[in-house]
Amino acid sequence: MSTVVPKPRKAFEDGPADEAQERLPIAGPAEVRRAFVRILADDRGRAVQVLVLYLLAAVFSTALPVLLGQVVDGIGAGWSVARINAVCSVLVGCVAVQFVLSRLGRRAGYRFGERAAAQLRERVVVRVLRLPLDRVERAGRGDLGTRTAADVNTVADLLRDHGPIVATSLIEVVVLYAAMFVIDPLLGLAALVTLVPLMLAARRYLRRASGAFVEQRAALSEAAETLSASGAGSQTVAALALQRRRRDLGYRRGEQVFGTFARVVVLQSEFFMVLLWLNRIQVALVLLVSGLWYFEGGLTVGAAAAAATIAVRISNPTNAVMTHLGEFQQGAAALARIEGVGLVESAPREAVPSGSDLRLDAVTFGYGDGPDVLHGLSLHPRPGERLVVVGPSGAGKSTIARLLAGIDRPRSGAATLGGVAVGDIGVEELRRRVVLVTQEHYVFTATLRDNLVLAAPEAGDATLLEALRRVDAGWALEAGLDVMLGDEHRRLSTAEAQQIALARVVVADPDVVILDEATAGIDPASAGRVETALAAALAGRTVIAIAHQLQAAASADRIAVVEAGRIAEEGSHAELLAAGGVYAGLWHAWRGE
Ligand SMILES: Nc1ncnc2c1ncn2[C@@H]1O[C@H](COP(=O)(O)OP(=O)(O)OP(=O)(O)O)[C@@H](O)[C@H]1O
Repeated sequence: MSTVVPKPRKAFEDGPADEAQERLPIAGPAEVRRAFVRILADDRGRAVQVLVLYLLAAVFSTALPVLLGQVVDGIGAGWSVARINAVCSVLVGCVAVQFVLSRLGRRAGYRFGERAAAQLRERVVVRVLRLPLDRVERAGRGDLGTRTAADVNTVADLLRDHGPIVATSLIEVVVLYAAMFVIDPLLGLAALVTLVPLMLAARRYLRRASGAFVEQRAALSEAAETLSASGAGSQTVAALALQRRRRDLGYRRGEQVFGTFARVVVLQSEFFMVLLWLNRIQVALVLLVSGLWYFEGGLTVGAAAAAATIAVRISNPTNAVMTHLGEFQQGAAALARIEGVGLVESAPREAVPSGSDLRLDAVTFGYGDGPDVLHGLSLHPRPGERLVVVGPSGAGKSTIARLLAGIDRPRSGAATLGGVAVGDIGVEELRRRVVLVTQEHYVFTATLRDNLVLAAPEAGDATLLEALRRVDAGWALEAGLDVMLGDEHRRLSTAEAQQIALARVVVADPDVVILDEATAGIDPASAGRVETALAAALAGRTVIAIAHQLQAAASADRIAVVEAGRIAEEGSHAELLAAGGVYAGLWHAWRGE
């Protein structure tokens, strides 16, 4: 249900605001290894199939040098043309089989990767949806966005493309080295000489690159955060003339990203240069040893030709493994960030409320490590009443809404629903009973029907149409439930989006509705109409409305006036006016009297 929408940060600060956010954790190597094994194990049948196909393809690929060597020796030994043709036919057959097997392997690998990537995507979404809302807000859009999109794509690329290439190449390398030993152990040893420096160079590269990749992804995520914050807060940026500072911050982030990319490129070029020279040295060594060994009579020309072919061929899969090591590092760094989402500790929410009596008792609360913004505040909306909370800006009205909706937990005191702490109630159970509507509404790219049934999947068309009627959404009734919504289809005005959100509440049918300036984005005339329609739609339910417009307060059953984090006054409109206190002052000021 989209009805719980985090209120944006109060102040759009420059630079430091970005740093002030608390990024989600990053998983350690052991967790990444476990996650990788889990991905393989989840579809082990297909993983084994891929490996077997690649292994067979690699075995058939060694037929080329081995049979070629035999033909060379056979010609020397005076083989008949028919025999040579027969061996060459077998050779061509082996190459064809190898081609088919490696195609099948690549296809199976691709399918495995696609499936694994899809499962990973689902897991990430489920995990993100499970995160406590306050934690999501603190993490920032950039961090979450990068983890759920770019990082998942990086791992998906690894599983689908780079993983299968490395698996094939690795198998091919092993089989080719084995073939070299079978041809002649001395040549096998000569080929292995360069393997030691290669391993050392790869280890050094990986050690240096792994840190660089983590930094690169973090820099990308910071840059995304800065850009998205500047975009989301563009009006505030313009209002406070922060354009230059935001642009400078954007440049700094861009430079950081560039710096990390440059570091990776330097590391890669150094490593690939070493790789190239080791390839050459390996071929030269094998040619040299096989030549000497041939003159010593330990080797036939055919075996030497086969060894030379293998030495040249080994460089291809070796290079493929080495060049894709970076992608493995990138994938591991991305997987570490994805797994990090699951490391956020959230207390289990299993409490079951008995009833829908929602109340705050002597709560104090402050954001992060900041000072208290609510000071021992108590509020007890009576079942079925319409309680309107008013007060000056910054008094703590929205904070009250957040505590009542279980988004934040009080530092002391209690926010309870049906006798249990609101923050301990399972999110689904809580949303069945209490729904918070803010002025930020999200309309999904989907049909109007799908946008509404989010609130209650089992709701039928009649219920949805009735809900639209109740919030006075004539345009939606006209367009019909099958109309596609979203920027690329039917773009909704703020007022229309709000009507969708309010209709969701009617469909969800909760016991308690908290409206945090829910109609603030609608023009006053429409807001009045929607509010009247909504009041009728929500009759019988407990409604707690946070209001800027005192007009909404006049018709409330009860009004609570909040001032500097405390309840200053409570009573009906008439009682508070008669008392001549804070509310009466606000009322007269609002009426311009
Ligand atoms: N996410 C946040 N991080 C830090 N401080 C916050 C945050 N949200 C609100 N505050 C601070 O908490 C105090 C109460 O804010 P709150 O939004 O509850 O007030 P409000 O009465 O709803 O104000 P308004 O009518 O302007 O929406 C303010 O001092 C505000 O700056």
